[in-house]
Amino acid sequence: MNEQVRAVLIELEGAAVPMAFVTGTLTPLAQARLGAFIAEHASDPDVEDALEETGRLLGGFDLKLEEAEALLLRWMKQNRKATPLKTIQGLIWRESYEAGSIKSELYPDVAESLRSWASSGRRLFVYSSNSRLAQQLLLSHSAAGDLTSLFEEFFDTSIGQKIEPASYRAICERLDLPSGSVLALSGDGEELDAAQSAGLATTLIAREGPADSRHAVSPDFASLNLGS
Ligand SMILES: CSCCC(=O)C(=O)COP(=O)(O)O
Ligand SMILES: [Mg+2]
Repeated sequence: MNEQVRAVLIELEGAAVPMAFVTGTLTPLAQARLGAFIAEHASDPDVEDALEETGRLLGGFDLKLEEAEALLLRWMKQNRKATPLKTIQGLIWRESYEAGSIKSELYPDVAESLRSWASSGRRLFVYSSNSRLAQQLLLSHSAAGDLTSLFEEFFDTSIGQKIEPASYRAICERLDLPSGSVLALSGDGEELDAAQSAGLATTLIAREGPADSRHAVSPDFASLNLGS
């Protein structure tokens, strides 16, 4: 492992968050609540902006609420990482986190690994397709406690998509760090290809078992050796 790792950029779903929590809890909750939520909050500025952006992404349409709902539901089924969809999902999840009706799930090694990396002086960042709000909610409502203070910044798709090298270049500029000193951890090889093209060090977190990859592979966070 690279001995110069000064920062670690983690994703959530796949590397830190089990898919089962996403497919069993988060996605069904967003699907079930979407229609009522946008009807109740259509004139809230963040929801209004997200609905306008949804119409723009479709090609500049002024969508009726039912049309927006149908489109956002379709994007959820297709697992589209569209920024306005992620914004609305985050707002829906906030209701349930704040009501105490859901708690987030992380893989068991995640919290301890993050704390140990932070205490060894590594700077920690999230880069996820989830909105910044959704990331912070997830990391503050885990059974392992509130982990948000371990992170310096939370990047979402407003900086670009995770499969685009330009997104990682923009992140490294924001961190003011040479790209080679930033280690990107993801469960998705295509995202790591983009990170590697931008010069970052990469490791595939293979939670589902041994994986054949162009990248270094680790079964979890705990087995990573970040060097001295
Ligand atoms: C908190 S995981 C929810 C899954 C999700 O909506 C997503 O966009 C994937 O997040 P990732 O961190 O893998 O980009
Ligand atoms: Mg992922």
